[in-house]
Amino acid sequence: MSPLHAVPGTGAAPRPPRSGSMTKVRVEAPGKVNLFLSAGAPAADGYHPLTTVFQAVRLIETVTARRQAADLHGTITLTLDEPDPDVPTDETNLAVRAAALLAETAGVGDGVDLLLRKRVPVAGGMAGGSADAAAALLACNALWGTGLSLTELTELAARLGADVPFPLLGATAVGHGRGDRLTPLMARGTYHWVFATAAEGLSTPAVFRRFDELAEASPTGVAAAPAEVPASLTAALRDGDAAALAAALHNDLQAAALDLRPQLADVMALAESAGALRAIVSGSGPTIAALAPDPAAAMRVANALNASGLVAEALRADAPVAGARVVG
Ligand SMILES: C[C@@](CO)(OP(=O)(O)O)[C@H](O)COP(=O)(O)OP(=O)(O)OC[C@H]1O[C@@H](n2ccc(N)nc2=O)[C@H](O)[C@@H]1O
Ligand SMILES: Nc1ncnc2c1ncn2[C@@H]1O[C@H](COP(=O)(O)OP(=O)(O)O)[C@@H](O)[C@H]1O
Repeated sequence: MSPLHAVPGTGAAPRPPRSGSMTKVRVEAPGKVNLFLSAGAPAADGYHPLTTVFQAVRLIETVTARRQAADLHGTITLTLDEPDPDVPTDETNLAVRAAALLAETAGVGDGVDLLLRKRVPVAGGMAGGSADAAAALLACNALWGTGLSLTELTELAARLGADVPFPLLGATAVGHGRGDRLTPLMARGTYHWVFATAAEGLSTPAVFRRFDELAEASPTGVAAAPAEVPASLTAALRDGDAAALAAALHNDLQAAALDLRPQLADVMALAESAGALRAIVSGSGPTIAALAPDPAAAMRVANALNASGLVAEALRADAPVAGARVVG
């Protein structure tokens, strides 16, 4: 494991004392929607170079980290407040992996009991597991008094997954590389989203694979490098113009997600006919993200989707919201 280097003056969080005396730390972290996603041809490691614009949405994961009873000392446990067969509670849970990586990196022998409250749809292309990992990093850093800076935590986050650094930052940001190299983007106003979830998730690697297959079969193939963020999108965000943002939304993974799940096209059409400015696939899907012009329209879109029987659930959420933060 490579050593961590703090970059002076870049988001360094105040370092709590090494001998942290807190018994419990609660952290909230947001899910995301990709306002723009362009993918290039996969590199030798299988990862696709991306240009993506993330926006943090008010679907909030909560991780509570508790100091452990002495007899369990050194283990990392995870409990869900509402058990869910689709979310593992063993060492494969991304929040457990995050705590283990921090412990290993900082040389901490302490364990932790993590309690997870999920509000982001599971396997929905909204980075719920990544938000849990980001929250666990922040919570354990405070509980254990390991004192890593935000920059150091972001570096650990990128090792856990391409989507894990963003929930630490929150708001609106451009991602390059695997989507993990972030630059904040200026955004005015509040955007009113409706997220239509599916009963069954889609696997991110499977969607990227189908993206490759579709690209190979197309006459133009796939561009080696991803496209840059269009000026129309950055201008819409700068102006707080939801209609202009709707027109600029783009997701290269959408065709692959629709190919794997054709019925998502019906969900998109219904959202738009019920008053959404535009509906797109969120990230790798299968969640459909519908952008509404105002809260009343968002309510109408959510009601129409919920009444349709086409979706598991339609959730309203505004955006952008802040990144992971300690709340208690
Ligand atoms: C597609 C996106 C869009 O934001 O997220 P979701 O919509 O699934 O949440 C991300 O790129 C997903 O990020 P994340 O889910 O953290 O990906 P990782 O765990 O790092 O990688 C899972 C797998 O996705 C594929 N992958 C991921 C990122 C990337 N730039 N190129 C890829 O090809 C690879 O097959 C990789 O093995
Ligand atoms: N903390 C977690 N929350 C949800 N899923 C998790 C978590 N840790 C691991 N997983 C596994 O990762 C898969 C994708 O998780 P998730 O982050 O919800 O979706 P996506 O990658 O589409 O944004 C899940 O199907 C689940 O098996």
